[in-house]
Amino acid sequence: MRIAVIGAGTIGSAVAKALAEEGYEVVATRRKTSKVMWLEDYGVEVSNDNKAAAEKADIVILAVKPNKVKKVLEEVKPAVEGKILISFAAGLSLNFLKRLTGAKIVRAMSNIAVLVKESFTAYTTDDLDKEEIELVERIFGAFGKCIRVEEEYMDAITGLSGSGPAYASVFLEALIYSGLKVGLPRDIARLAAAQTLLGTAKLLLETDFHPAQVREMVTTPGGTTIDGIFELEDSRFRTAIMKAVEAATKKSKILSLEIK
Ligand SMILES: NC(=O)C1=CN([C@@H]2O[C@H](COP(=O)(O)OP(=O)(O)OC[C@H]3O[C@@H](n4cnc5c(N)ncnc54)[C@H](O)[C@@H]3O)[C@@H](O)[C@H]2O)C=CC1
Ligand SMILES: O=C(O)[C@@H]1CCC=N1
Repeated sequence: MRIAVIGAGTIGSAVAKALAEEGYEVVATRRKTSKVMWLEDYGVEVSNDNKAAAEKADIVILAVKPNKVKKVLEEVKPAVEGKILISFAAGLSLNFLKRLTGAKIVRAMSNIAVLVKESFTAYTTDDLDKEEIELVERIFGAFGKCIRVEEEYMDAITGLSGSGPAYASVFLEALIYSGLKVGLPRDIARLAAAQTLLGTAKLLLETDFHPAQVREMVTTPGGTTIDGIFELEDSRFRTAIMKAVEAATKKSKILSLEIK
């Protein structure tokens, strides 16, 4: 199974590395290859020839920015005809992609946790048979967890879990900063913040607890947590998160309109 990853930038190089580590034969392309030669250490072939990479591949993954997709697809159109083409481009619909190519299209949204195989990938397609779905899910399995969804959810997924590591990082940065404010050394603040977020996420994934139940378990009456929760509520923390996800979802919905 040979996979071409077109656009070895932030997400493309993470994807190429994860697939090579899983034993796939991978070629990754980028206009300026010097920045990603490190991928060769993981067995990834690095190239600047999209057409040749797509021709030799069984499956093509598109990881260029949405405004570059049209140009790249014009270049590789004959090479991807009838093949599975997985697009990670935010905001570009199955129909938008189908108008540009005769490939079997999978619209997917992963996130940067591909780097540690803990990504959440949601995908949608109406072109693939059962075996092809299994194949695509094995590929996404190399990145972390995956689910198939109706296309109507893809913009919301983009706003929530595609961008999510950025929101979580803002929260983590704030926690680490708070640690410094209350007198913790940097390394202890960093570990305390990251492990606390990881542990809470695991509690949700491995039990049936609702986040509100976890919050209640932690909040001892008259104790310390309630004073912290009071400040979060006063700062409209939850509203800020909801507004962030809503704004990113809206942007995903209009991204394709911005492409000429
Ligand atoms: N960064 C992230 O966490 C995620 C990004 N995405 C999607 O992945 C895509 C890429 O995003 P990033 O990796 O953040 O951007 P990026 O800018 O880091 O990567 C894009 C890469 O494509 C390369 N490129 C541009 N034109 C090219 C061409 N004609 N041929 C070959 N390579 C070309 C660029 O040099 C760059 O390295 C976007 O469509 C984005 O919506 C999806 C999920 C998460
Ligand atoms: O910011 C972006 O457009 C991409 C899509 C999801 C995460 N990063």
